[in-house]
Amino acid sequence: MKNIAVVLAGGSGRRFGAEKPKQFLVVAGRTILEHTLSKFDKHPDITGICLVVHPDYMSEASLIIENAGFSRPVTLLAGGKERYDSSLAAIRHYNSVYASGVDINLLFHDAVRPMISADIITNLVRELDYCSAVCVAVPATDTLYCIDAGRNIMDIPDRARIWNAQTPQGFRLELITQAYEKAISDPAFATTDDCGVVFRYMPEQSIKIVEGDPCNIKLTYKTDMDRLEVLLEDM
Ligand SMILES: Nc1ccn([C@@H]2O[C@H](COP(=O)(O)OP(=O)(O)OP(=O)(O)O)[C@@H](O)[C@H]2O)c(=O)n1
Ligand SMILES: C[C@](O)(CO)[C@H](O)COP(=O)(O)O
Repeated sequence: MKNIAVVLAGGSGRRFGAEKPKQFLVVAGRTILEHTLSKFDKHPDITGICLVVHPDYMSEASLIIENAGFSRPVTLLAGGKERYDSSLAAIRHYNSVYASGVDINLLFHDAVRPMISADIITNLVRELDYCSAVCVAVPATDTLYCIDAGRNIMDIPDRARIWNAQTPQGFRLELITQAYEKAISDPAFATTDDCGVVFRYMPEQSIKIVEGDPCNIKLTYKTDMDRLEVLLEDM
């Protein structure tokens, strides 16, 4: 079984608001992107890495890969407008490279989650031996409100059943391809993660959860950088 880590780095970091996309900022001597890539490069279960970046950042990413001296091959692809367009670029690439029926898992991961641990990757890959769709998530710690357009509370779901999605999210190539094929033919398609595509468009498919880690944070706003610096120092 091949396990390809698809590191999604095609975003522009609008909410973060730095001079360049947040994955290219340097922390503890290395770009965030390099920190993330190295976690997958070092993992024994990972057979290859696919890095998806914004078309304007292909040469910067190329240079990072060259200088990092990773031991795994890194395939560099241009991403698209939305996160799911970047996922699709990887899905299309692997369908063009491998004949159908080849056993291959794609593990989609946000480039801006550099604190991903080896244990989580191991647990996710292990689950993929039994299940075709696996997501990393952590139990919610805040109470959650469902609201309407006027910010009135419409529902307070039972927190015991609510988990926050993280990445990586892993799928058999064949499954995620089928799910995205259905999704892109739906004019109302929108999603904030890859699991959501399987959940909505392959409703018969079970999706297993592997417990993540609250430290596996996503760098979204500038204030997340302070926490990340502390976490990286402690490593
Ligand atoms: N078109 C896109 C958009 C996002 N991503 C990646 O998906 C991950 C999660 O996205 P997010 O945190 O939303 O990053 P940005 O899109 O860069 O941030 P923002 O939404 O604030 O612009 C990031 O690693 C980002 O680079 C991507 O590969 N392609
Ligand atoms: C995929 C994700 O990280 C799971 O929590 C999240 O949905 C990405 O959202 P973003 O708005 O693209 O950061």
